[in-house]
Amino acid sequence: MTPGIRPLVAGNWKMNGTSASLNELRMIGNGFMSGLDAETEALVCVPATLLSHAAEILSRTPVHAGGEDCHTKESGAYTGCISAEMLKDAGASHVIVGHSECREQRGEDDATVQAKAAAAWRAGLVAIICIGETQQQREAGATLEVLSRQVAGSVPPSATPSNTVIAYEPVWAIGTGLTPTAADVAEAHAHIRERLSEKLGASATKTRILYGGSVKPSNAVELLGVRNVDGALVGGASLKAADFLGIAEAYRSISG
Ligand SMILES: O=C[C@H](O)COP(=O)(O)O
Repeated sequence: MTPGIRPLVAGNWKMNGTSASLNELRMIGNGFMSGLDAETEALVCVPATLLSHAAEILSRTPVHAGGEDCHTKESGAYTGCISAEMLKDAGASHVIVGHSECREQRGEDDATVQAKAAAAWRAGLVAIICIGETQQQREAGATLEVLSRQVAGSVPPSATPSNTVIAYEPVWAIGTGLTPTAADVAEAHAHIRERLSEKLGASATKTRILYGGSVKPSNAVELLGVRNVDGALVGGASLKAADFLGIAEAYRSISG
């Protein structure tokens, strides 16, 4: 946690979910209606096919709906792509950009990620910019260097705490059940905060830095209690309301 920053617990459904899954979303929304929102802000990023339904369901709750990726352009001949403006129109408040799955599977580089963050702002969305090292980079001792490079290349210089969230996701921890130690998370987040300070100045002290990678109710207290960890980006565990709410509950015990 960082004093003065309200944590954000964000889900990322990835390529999962049909209309039958919306009941889980209803339960997530209802869970936050019963007081969880006092401790945390919440967001669920869903496939574009579900976004307008999700936004409608969540509109009666404190939970936001978000997109999982966007194109850099507003419109045009980009078959199969979705612009930030389209996500906004469908009810999104946030969009994830630069997720490692997009970086790896679609060859996205830092410049593209930065352009996507700017596209998100253009549409009035908050950009959640993902960074993180691969297993190979970690084993080579290059973790901090990779994070420096990604902050330098992926984060627009005009980022502010209200238009940008950073998500640190070690690639090797995503969907594997593996997590870094609390000390490793602390080192990475402190490093990201320093690099953001160099780039953004004093506002970096208020910018949320989320941790993502195999967050579950059973490890949330340990991971989210680390200094400079201002919330979580949750993949698999966000598909089940009980797990997602269990992660958000962690903040009650951390702050209490
Ligand atoms: O965006 C979410 C992350 O990729 C984490 O996924 P995970 O919680 O399934 O490891």
